[in-house]
Amino acid sequence: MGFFSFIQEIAMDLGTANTIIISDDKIVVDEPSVVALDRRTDKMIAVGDKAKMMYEKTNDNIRVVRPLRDGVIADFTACEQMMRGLIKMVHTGSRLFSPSLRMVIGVPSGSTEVELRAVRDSAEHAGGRDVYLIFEPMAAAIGIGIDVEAPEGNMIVDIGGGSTEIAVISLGGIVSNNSIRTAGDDLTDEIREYMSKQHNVKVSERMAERIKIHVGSALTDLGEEAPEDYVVHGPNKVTALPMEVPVCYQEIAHCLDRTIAKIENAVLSALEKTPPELYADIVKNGIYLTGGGSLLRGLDKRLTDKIKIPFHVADDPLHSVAKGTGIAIKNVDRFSFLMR
Ligand SMILES: Nc1ncnc2c1ncn2[C@@H]1O[C@H](COP(=O)(O)OP(=O)(O)OP(=O)(O)O)[C@@H](O)[C@H]1O
Repeated sequence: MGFFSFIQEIAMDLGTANTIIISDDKIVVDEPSVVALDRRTDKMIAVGDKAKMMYEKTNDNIRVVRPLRDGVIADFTACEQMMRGLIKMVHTGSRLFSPSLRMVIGVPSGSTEVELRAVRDSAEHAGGRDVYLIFEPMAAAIGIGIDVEAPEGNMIVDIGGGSTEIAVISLGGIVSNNSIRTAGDDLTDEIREYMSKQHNVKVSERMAERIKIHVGSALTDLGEEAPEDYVVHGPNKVTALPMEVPVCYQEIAHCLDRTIAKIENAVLSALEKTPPELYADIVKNGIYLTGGGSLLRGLDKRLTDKIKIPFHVADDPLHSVAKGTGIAIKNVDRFSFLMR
């Protein structure tokens, strides 16, 4: 067998909560950003869903890590191991040589030079040869199908796990951006705290996220879209006896109110900084909501009512950034000015 090498192109949305990889226009990996490592050797034991199942259930020999916090890499070793593990999932079938990888990775637009360097280094150590970085709001806009090169202002609000990014895009560039480290994970934390304070029940991070998905709401009146109460099981935080607590969406809406207000205020302050011509375009086009956090019930309506500009939730908000990075990698030459 002779030597041969081929270039494989992969696009990655490296998120705080989920990492998605697109190759040949298809989503080939869609896994939680979690890795399980041997505590002594740092060897990878599991990655993605398998590692998430171990989360909050490990013994002393295993460390289960979410390597990203607040949208940026918090644990470098773990991040590299995770990227390596997830990239391996792309290489199905038996190949003698691992391909040379060209990668486009979505990164938060508020990243510092040091943070960008860290993502690039991790990607190179995980096997990337040509590594391009694209800012997530730009990738999200491309993924949603917005003509990012048009002389027209569009606002994207991407509510992920660790950060909310608000960006105004026009003529192929980010005109202004506002990134806050308040997003979906903070909503989960609020629920966890609330359950403990209000109901004396101890819940795990995963259970709190389930509550958010089942009965999370940005409004105290959802009308016909109201979900049924959700029954939470967990230990009493004082007596440790098992409890069963039914939770309704109205109380969760109250508990999430303050954190949602922070996101609202960030959108308002981004609008304040937007030049008038672009502002007019945004009022006409509406504001695009994306990221998993935009799936919270009633959020689009709450923002529309408060800000008086229509908010549209993207079709597949968990995948907009990944889709955009997938399009960018197919058009590296055309979009080179969007990448670094
Ligand atoms: N149905 C839902 N309702 C409310 N929140 C949801 C829902 N589904 C997912 N989420 C939340 O969306 C967040 C993850 O979104 P996403 O995958 O876009 O983030 P990410 O890209 O990994 O994070 P970041 O952009 O901050 O790095 C999590 O906080 C998750 O709990």
